[in-house]
Amino acid sequence: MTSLVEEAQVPSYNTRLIFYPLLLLASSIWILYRWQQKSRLHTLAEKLPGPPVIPFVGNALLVLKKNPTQLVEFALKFAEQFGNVIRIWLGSNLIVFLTDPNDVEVILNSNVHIDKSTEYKFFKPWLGEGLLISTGDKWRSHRKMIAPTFHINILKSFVSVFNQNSKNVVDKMKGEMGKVFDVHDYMSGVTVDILLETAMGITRKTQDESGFDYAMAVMKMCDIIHQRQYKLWLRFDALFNRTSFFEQQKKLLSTIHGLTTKVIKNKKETYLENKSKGFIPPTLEELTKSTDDNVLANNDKSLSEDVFKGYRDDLDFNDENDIGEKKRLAFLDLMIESAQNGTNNISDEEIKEEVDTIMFEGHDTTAAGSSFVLCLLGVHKDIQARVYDELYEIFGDSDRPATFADTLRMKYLERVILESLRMYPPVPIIARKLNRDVKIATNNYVLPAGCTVVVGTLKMHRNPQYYKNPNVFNPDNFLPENTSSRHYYSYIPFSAGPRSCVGRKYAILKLKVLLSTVLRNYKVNSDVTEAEFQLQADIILKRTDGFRLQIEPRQRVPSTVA
Ligand code: HEM
Repeated sequence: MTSLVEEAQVPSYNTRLIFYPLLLLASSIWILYRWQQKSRLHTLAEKLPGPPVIPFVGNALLVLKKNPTQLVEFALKFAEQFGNVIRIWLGSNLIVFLTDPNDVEVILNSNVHIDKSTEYKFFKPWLGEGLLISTGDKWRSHRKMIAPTFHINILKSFVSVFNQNSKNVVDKMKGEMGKVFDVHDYMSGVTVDILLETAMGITRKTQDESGFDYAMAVMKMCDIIHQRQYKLWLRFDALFNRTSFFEQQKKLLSTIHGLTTKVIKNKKETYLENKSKGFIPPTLEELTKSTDDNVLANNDKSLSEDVFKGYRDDLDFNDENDIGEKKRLAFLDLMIESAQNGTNNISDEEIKEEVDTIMFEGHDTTAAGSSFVLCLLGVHKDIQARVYDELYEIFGDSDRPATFADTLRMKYLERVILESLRMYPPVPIIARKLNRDVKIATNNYVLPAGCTVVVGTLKMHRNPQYYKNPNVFNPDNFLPENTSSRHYYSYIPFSAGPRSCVGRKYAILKLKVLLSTVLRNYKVNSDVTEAEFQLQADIILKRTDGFRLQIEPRQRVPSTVA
């Protein structure tokens, strides 16, 4: 009996030993939770529309186990349900989604809300403190230094690089004739080649590390970063560093950084060697100086200059003169030159970060952008015929490369590109961290400091208030009469305001040369309808089903004859 009592007493003693600390822990967690509920972040967040919240987890379960395609469908449905302002909690992180251009303008047009959200920190091992993620004075001074390297005079000197590489990809695509193939592979390859030449000044012939390996490494890195953004546990370095992703990331970064570091080292050595021999390249100021004789007439300017004029950024289209082929300098050369001549105070490490950033930002975005255009033209044959007729008017049946002046005449192609970027914006969301409370236009809601604001470009671009049939591909949405009275912030594929895309003009120019070259050589066809495109929520918008395309040789005659 005694032993029984003793036996009975032992568990009761043990239970108390566990029960009281547990009770204490649970009460502390509850008090912490209630205290959090009363915090300013929670008080203001409670006023915003959004789904019910589960303590501690927030709304994280909503995205759990959803694949990237389901995530896009889910986000679009969610926006239908809750409207233009939606609040969700991922654990203790408050995220507010905005899709009203008036609200978006408040954030993007500000010189204060320029900090990127914490999600961008996953780029850090790759891009360091490059332009995309840096903030404060560093971002300001580097933006001031880098924006002029995208001056139209510099871009004009790249037209021959765009032409040569476009011609190369047309030749490579010949092998796909008659088959269904993924055109993104080709667009990605040619984009990397063009970037290597225009950003780093190296061609396939001069590089000993394959551009394809580099492109693959960039794509895989994007995938890892994307997983970290929506898989809650991967957000914590301590957990991430124990997964196989971490090891993969290390290998990929060694491919990516290996190339950029080597190129910078070689370039700097060449610069110093040339300098010692008295060869000094032209400065950025010399290259971007305008001459009155060469200023383009207003009606010669490209359409997108009007579309984007409300952005209030620092990319000036006004002065145009031709600096000529011989003076072509890659962005890297310009940065090395300005660091060496003392115009800019930038270290080798910082130059590497900026080159990596340009290589990342300039690559996947334009590869996806051009692939969407080709697939859309494969679906909308009437629109493709109009694009070709315009090209025929410019080039006839000749095979000559495009000039900068030709690109200004590609007005319909430009509308097609702009419309494709509306329906399928390569950067489907933009995120900012708020360091101050902000009052937005919708219901005078106040978004609290500390929250992340996500601008849902994909959703905003399909708002029936601004586009008559928002889900119909219609390049006429960009006829001047339709764009002139539209809210500037209802169309932001390149973001807008002080942190807008620095490569916007480069991208439009390159897309025109590349796409016109492909379309002058091939008729394109899609074996699926647009409704069957499966969109993938990624850092860059893509298709899960691949960018399926078929090509056939183009008869160089107007569509009415063909
Ligand atoms: C169709 C092509 C492109 C699209 C749709 C696009 C879109 C964007 C967007 C939306 C942003 C803002 C991102 C954010 O705030 O999170 C951005 C930033 C940026 N883009 Fe692009 N981009 C394109 C092409 C390019 C190209 C070709 C380059 C360079 C060669 C480039 C370089 C940059 C850089 C450096 C930034 C950071 C700017 C800053 O924060 O000051 N982009 N881009």
